[in-house]
Amino acid sequence: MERPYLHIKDLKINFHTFEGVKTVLNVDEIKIKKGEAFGIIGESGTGKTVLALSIMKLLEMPPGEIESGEILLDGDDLLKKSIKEMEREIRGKKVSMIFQDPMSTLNPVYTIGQQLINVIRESKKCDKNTAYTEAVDMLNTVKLPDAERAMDKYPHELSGGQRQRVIIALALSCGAEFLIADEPTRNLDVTIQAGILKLIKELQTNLKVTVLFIANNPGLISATCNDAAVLYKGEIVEMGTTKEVLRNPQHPYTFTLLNAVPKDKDTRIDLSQVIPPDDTNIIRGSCVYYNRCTNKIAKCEKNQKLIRLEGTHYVKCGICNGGGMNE
Ligand SMILES: Nc1ncnc2c1ncn2[C@@H]1O[C@H](COP(=O)(O)OP(=O)(O)OP(=O)(O)O)[C@@H](O)[C@H]1O
Repeated sequence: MERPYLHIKDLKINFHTFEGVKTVLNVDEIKIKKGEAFGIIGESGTGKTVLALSIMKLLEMPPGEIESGEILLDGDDLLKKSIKEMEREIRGKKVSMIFQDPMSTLNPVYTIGQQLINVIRESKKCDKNTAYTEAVDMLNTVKLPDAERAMDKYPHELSGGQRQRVIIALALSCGAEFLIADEPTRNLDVTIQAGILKLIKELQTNLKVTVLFIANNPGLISATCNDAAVLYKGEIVEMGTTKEVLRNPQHPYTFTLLNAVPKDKDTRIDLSQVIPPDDTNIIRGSCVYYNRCTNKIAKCEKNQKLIRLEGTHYVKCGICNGGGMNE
């Protein structure tokens, strides 16, 4: 069987807070094949960004702490790498991250061209003219209108969607083969959002870029990702092909999440409008969704394992795992 490009195993991450140690991520397994797009969905605070930052080794430690696990990129455990090795070999080289706010990545005092040329010259060790031509090509690849003129513009002179395209161009310019997109369309209006989603899909299909796409709204991953996982309180509660998870959801949390999807893809899901939030610590050893689940049965008091239902469809639920939804 083909080795996954990204293979996360038994990853447990804690934060040391004034209230004590809080586990924010407890992921059994995620496998992403090379050139595929994998979506992570979940409401706010479920650990999506912590997961992305841990792959880049950008989590602040302390207060963060990796209790256990492996993050294998092409077979190489990133958690065993030093920060220097991450900077030299991985970040912005093999893996690039696109954040919600492109302005946090772009330097406001340099033109788009200067920023792209610097990145290309550093990664390819080429002369300025070659880097210029490549920068314009890259802006055309990400379909930035009027690429040559955009080279002389400063980030504030571009729209939000254009800036996000520049970020993607920067990521690809240094040869990244794996993009982590953390809600890249947040704060963009619906039509601009659709353009960015289409671009990410094209990069994955045409350039075989591997993508980890993080979204609050499941509607955003349906057209972009092959596979998807639903994260709740740091745990994967359902996983499979995007079709299996979104069209045939089995976990009660996935049901609730999908029923709460607003019509506008740019509106964030607020589940507290549908079911009361669970701010309590989970009951020790119970299913992670126990406090909020309206279908729970006796066996849900025990910790649940991610069980394969059929094909590639996995679920972590006492009811689905032999109990029956209405029992
Ligand atoms: N530096 C920190 N110290 C303590 N707790 C933290 C820290 N950073 C994140 N957390 C906690 O980790 C949990 C997961 O946060 P994370 O930002 O990954 O959520 P998210 O799913 O990305 O949310 P959103 O959709 O709002 O971006 C939250 O409970 C958050 O409060």
